[in-house]
Amino acid sequence: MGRLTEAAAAGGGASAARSAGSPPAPLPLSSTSPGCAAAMASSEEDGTNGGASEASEEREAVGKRRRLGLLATVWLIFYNIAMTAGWLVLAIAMVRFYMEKGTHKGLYKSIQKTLKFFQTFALLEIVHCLIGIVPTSVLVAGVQVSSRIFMVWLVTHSIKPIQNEESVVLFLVAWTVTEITRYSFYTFSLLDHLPYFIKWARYNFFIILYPVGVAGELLTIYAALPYVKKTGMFSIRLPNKYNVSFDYYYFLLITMASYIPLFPQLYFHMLRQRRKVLHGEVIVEKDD
Ligand SMILES: CCCCCCCCCCCCC/C=C/C(=O)SCCNC(=O)CCNC(=O)[C@H](O)C(C)(C)COP(=O)(O)OP(=O)(O)OC[C@H]1O[C@@H](n2cnc3c(N)ncnc32)[C@H](O)[C@@H]1OP(=O)(O)O
Repeated sequence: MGRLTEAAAAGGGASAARSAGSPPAPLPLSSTSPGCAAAMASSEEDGTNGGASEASEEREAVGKRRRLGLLATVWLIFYNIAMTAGWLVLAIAMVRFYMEKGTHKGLYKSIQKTLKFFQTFALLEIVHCLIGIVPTSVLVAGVQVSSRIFMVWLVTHSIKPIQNEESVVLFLVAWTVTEITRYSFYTFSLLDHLPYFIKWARYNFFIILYPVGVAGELLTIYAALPYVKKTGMFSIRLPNKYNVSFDYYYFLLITMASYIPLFPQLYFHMLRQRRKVLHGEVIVEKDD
C-alpha cells in the first residue's frame, strides 16, 4: 500500500468544495479530508489564530453540518457524548479502584463490563465510515477498532490468567486517555466550540499514548502465549470431518507480527493529521 505524501502550504480549494456539499468519499489509509487543515492557518499551534482563521473555521463548521445532514449530526453528537461519558466512567472507576486497593490486581475484573460495552459499541465507527457520515478511512478505522475488539474479547476476556498483568493496565490507561480526548474533540467540533487544549491534546497525546498502548497490547499477547499453547484454546486439530486445522497460538504470533507493518502506518497517519490540523499543512497523498 505504497503512497507518496506531499505536504504543501495550506490552501482552501478542497475545503471549499466540501463546504459546498461534496459528499465524503471513502479514503485510503490516510484521510485526505482537508477540513481542518484548510481552515487553519499555520500560526495555529500556539492558539493565537486570528479572526480570519476563526471566520474560516466557522464557515468550515457550517459546511460540515450541511454536508452531514441534521440526522447524522444529531446521531454523532449523541454517539460522541455517550462515548466520552463511557470512557470517563471507566477512568474514574480505574482511579478509584487504585486509590482504594493500592494495586492493579483485580482492576480489569472490576471494570471489564464497562470496557467491553463501550469498546464493542465502537464497532459503529466502522459503520459510520461505511455509510459515509464520517470521512475517516474504513481501513484506518477498521484496523484500529478490530485490534481493540480482538484485545478485549479474544485476549483479555478469554484468557483469565493474564488479566492481572501490568501490561493490561498499560493499554487500558492509554486507550482511556485517548478516547476521552478523541470523543470530546469530535463532540466539541460538532458543536462548533472546540477548546484549543482539546485539539492540542487530540493531536499530541497520541505521540506517547500510541506506543504505550501498543506496547501494553503486545506484552499482554506475549504473556498469553504459554497459556494458549498449554491449553490449545480456540484451536482446531486434525483429523476432523472438515479437514481444517487452526492454531490460536500461531494466530497470536502472526497478529503480533502484523503490528510491525500496521502500527507505523497508523502512527505516521496520525503524525500527518497532526501536521495538517495543528500546523495547517495540506497533505496530498497518492497511491503509487
Ligand atoms: C483480528 C485481529 C486484528 C488485529 C490487527 C492487529 C494489527 C494492529 C496494529 C495497530 C494496532 C493499534 C492499536 C491501537 C492502540 C491504541 O489505540 S493505543 C492508544 C493511543 N491511540 C491513539 O492515539 C489512537 C489514534 N487513532 C485515532 O485517533 C483514530 O482512531 C484514527 C482511526 C486513527 C483516525 O484518525 P483521523 O484520520 O485523524 O481521523 P478522524 O479523527 O477519524 O477524523 C476524520 C474526520 O472524521 C471526523 N470524525 C471521525 N469520527 C467522528 C465522530 N465519531 N464524530 C464526528 N466526526 C468524526 C473528524 O472530525 C474528521 O473530520 P474533518 O475534521 O472534517 O476532517
